[in-house]
Amino acid sequence: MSPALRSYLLSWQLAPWLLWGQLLALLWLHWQGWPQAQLVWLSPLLLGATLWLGCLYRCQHWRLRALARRAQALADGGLAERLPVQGYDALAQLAAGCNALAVQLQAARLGLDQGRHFADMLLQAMPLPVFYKDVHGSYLGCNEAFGRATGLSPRAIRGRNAEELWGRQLAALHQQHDAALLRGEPRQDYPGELRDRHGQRRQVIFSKNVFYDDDGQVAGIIGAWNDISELRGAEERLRLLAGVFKHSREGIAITDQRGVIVDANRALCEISGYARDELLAAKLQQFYSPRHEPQFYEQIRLALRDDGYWQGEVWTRRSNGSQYPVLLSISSVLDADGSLRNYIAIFTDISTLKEQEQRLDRMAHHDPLTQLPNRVLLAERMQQAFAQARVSGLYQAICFMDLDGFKRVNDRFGHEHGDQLLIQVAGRLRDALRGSDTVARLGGDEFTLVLTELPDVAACHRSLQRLLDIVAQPYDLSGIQVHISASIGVALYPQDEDDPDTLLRHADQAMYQAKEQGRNGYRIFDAEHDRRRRNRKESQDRLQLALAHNELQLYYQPKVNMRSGQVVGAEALLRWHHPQHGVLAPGAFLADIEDSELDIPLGEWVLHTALAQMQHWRARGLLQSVSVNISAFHLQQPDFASRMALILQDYPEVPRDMLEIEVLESTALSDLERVISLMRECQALGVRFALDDFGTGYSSLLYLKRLPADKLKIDQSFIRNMHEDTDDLAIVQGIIGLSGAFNRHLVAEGVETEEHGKLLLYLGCEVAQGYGIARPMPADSFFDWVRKWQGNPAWEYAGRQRWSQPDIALFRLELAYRATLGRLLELAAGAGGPGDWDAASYADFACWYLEEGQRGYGHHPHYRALGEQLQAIGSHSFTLWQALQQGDAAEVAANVPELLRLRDALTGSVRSLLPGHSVPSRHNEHFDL
Ligand SMILES: Nc1nc2c(ncn2[C@@H]2O[C@H](COP(=O)(O)OP(=O)(O)OP(=O)(O)O)[C@@H](O)[C@H]2O)c(=O)[nH]1
Repeated sequence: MSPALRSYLLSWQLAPWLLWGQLLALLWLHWQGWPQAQLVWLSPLLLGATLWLGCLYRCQHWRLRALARRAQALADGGLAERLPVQGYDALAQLAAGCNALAVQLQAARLGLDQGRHFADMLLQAMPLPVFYKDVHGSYLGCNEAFGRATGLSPRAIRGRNAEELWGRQLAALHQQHDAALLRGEPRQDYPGELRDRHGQRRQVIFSKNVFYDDDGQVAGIIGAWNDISELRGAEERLRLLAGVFKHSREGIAITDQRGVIVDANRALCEISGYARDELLAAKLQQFYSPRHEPQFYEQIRLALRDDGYWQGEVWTRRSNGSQYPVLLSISSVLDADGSLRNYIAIFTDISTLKEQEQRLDRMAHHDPLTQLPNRVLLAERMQQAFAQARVSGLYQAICFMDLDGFKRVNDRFGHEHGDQLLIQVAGRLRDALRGSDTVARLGGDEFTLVLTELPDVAACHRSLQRLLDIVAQPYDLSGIQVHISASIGVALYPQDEDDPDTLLRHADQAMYQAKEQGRNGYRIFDAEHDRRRRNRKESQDRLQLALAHNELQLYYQPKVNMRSGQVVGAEALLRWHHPQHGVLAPGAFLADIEDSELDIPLGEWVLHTALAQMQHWRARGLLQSVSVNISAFHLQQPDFASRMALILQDYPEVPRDMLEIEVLESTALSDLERVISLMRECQALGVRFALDDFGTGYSSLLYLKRLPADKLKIDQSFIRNMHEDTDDLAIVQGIIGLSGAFNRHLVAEGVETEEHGKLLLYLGCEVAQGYGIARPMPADSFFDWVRKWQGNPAWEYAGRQRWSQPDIALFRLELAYRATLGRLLELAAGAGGPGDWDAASYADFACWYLEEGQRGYGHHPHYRALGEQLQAIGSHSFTLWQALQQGDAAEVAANVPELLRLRDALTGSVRSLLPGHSVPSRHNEHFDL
């Protein structure tokens, strides 16, 4: 029966057929003769049974249909659905069984879902890129790592094949291995190269295998790859490092934290002489050399501890015990957590380098012929020697030695013999010196010696003589006997400067002097003389600049006739407006240019300036004679007179005789004949001459007589002291006498006080210049000063009072007497011993008083008082003298005041005896204008 029919039969469509069947059955029964009555009651029975059966069927049918619907729901996945279980019949059991099956199916599905989820999670969580594809090579999916590596999503790859994704070449590789898998070969691992999401080539290892379906059939291929690019790089690097380690020419040792060698390369074995096995487990300390102090290694340890690195030159030991220098670099190797793991020590053998360095150093610092130090090393040694000398304070001599006549040896015996001689001289000098001394050869036949630690100059002399003697010993040059000497120039430190170059230069200069002095000797450089010479040169240069820069000016100091009060002229005096030192007087700078070429332009500048000034004054109505100072050097120039004539021509309005040239007395004496002829030439031009600073030279009367000077100027040193010093008084008196005898005008310089002027007038000198009249002043001030000058009445009066010879004698006696008394008072004040006093002048004055004094001044009212004062002074002086000898301080103290009073009283009495004492002064004793 077909299912459709069966279903139809089981459906409600069966009901009419059942009724028809029942009817036919009743008809048949009727036909057969069943009684009607039986048929009547049988009919309802049959109908009831039919209906009951129909209902029963219908009910069962419904349950079956419900079961079928639920079973279909189960089949459709509605595992949560449950069949109603009614009764205990087979259908109820079937429903219960279906429910149990659904529960199991639900549990199984849950398990399956969980498994799938887990597998998916696992796949996604895997760090390696994973993919899977079907047996035809179409990709089905991939994990996230795949996406990260390739930039492709699961959707992007789904349904695509290897060629589409990776290109033909890689696809071919994959297909080859996929085919193998599908043939049943086991898992495939193979290397390949693919491009990552950034297009970078990556080295990978593919791993693939098949996966199966539920039927156990191969469903596809699952694969993954491992990116080994970094690994390959690291491998490459490791290989490289291993190569470096192995082939390095530097010895390399790797140690553990305790310095125990855990690996060493071949180069270290070669450098150290140890076999590799000997090195392994040895400690780095094995290489330590006793040349270094333990502190040295401690420093290495500390540097490694603090900085993790140390590098330096170290002496190490070979296996045979020999020592050699290496450049050692040690570095700490740390773990990721920063803890010390290893040390790497790299040994570079620098022994050859050092030897070369030494050779080069030797070549750079030594003379190749004699092996003596050369200039470079000499400079170093000199610096060291200076440093020592500064500390010790001892002398050191820098000597420059040059052989005498060495060229002859070369010329006569040949260059080679000359070389031999130089080598032998070098050897002798080296042997002759002490360890701290140095002998160097700077070239040719010149040697430089540094003699250190000389206690004094005498020791230097001795050493030099010894060296000369040693060099002078005969030489044997391959059988030829040669004698030679040397000349030495010496610069001595600390007498000289401490600059090596300067000392060498000085020694060189001194050596040339030694040569000039006849050779085979030595000469010590006179540093002081040289300093003076250089200072002088500097000053000259500076003064020349001053001349060019108009820093010089002439000041004018008036000369006056004290008696008449008339201004008789002026002396032009040089002033330098120094930018740093202010206004300088000639004494501060002229000495430096004395006898130098600069004397001439300077002297001519003075002449021009003075003449121009005279011309200017003349135009303003002031006619003054001006004297200028001309140096000896300038004066003695052959063309002085002709130049003078030319200069005078420039100032035609100035009367020639208004110009006076002051010549130093000493200059005039140095070449008298020449100076005389020159003065005459100039006098022919109209110029006059004055002998300056007269009295300070050694003029003989003959010279004075012959020199055509118009005027003598008494040197101010005599004027300054003539009131105290009887000798100076005598000189002034003598010069005044000479000027009269030789008919020369006279000017006294240095008149500082009114008393100076008065005394000069009493003695017979009327013209003077000095601060007591006026200081030197600029030209404009001089002009004003002349207009205002009115003279000094005290001098005008004194000018009328000439002292006679007895007056002067009395004045001198009094000076001597005051000096003797002054000496006694000094002794009383504690200066010198009592035996130092000589009272001869007391006796001289006493004699004078009784004889000449009585004759010349006996009539004078103060004469008698003078006698009493002399007596009292004598008596007090004697008492004081005795007290001094006895050490009676009280007596000394009692007599001194009285003696002072008596001394002043005596001076007053003497002055009152002399002419001119009574005129009061108008000026102070010291007066500066
Ligand atoms: N044999 C030799 N001669 C040298 C060397 N260097 C320089 N000379 C010569 O040494 C000589 C040195 O010259 P001088 O010092 O002027 O000669 P000198 O005869 O000693 O003259 P004085 O020093 O004035 O006595 C020159 O002839 C150089 O050619 C050298 O290395 N070997």
